[in-house]
Amino acid sequence: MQLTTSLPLALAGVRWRQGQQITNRNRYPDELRWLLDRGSLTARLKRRAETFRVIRLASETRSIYNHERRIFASACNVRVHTAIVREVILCCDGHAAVYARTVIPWSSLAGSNRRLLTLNERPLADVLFSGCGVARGDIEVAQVRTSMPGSERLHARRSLFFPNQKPILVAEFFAGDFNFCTTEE
Ligand SMILES: C=C(O[C@@H]1C=C(C(=O)O)C=C[C@H]1O)C(=O)O
Repeated sequence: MQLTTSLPLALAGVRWRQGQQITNRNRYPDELRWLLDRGSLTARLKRRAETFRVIRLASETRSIYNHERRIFASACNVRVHTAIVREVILCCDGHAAVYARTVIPWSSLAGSNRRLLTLNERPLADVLFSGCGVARGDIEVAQVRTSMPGSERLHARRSLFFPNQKPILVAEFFAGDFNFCTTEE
């Protein structure tokens, strides 16, 4: 089974930190306003862009990374080795703004959660933030290298969501030229 990503990111050794435990908030104030926001990222991107589009890169069964296995084990006591991996690019006005990777354990696909398999180019936020909303776990943050040697690090965050009380893991990686300074709100 493939242990891989279609995203231009080096995901193997990412070290995630609890967002709430960041003590020095002066270092990345604009970035942290995006990283720690618990609302819909899709909705926020749509507000600032004229056009918004999801490009689906992958939606298939894959082995998942150790840091992903660990969060399912520690936060939900669920053992996951292979899962459905959905990878997308969120594009604003024709530019890649955010890369997103969602890990969906097979055991989380009961009932209406099966619609997660047929999202295609519709945003996952349509499921997670519509109606009465879905529970969300703590946000973790990291800096992640792109897959080119010596290249920059991207700001990233991840959290578990619990549609129908079943865990899925959503990680979002902001493009290197993403404009965190915003006046849209
Ligand atoms: C979780 C959200 O959904 C976004 C949409 C995604 C998708 O379509 O696969 C993936 C991650 C998020 O960036 C959100 O909008 O906050």
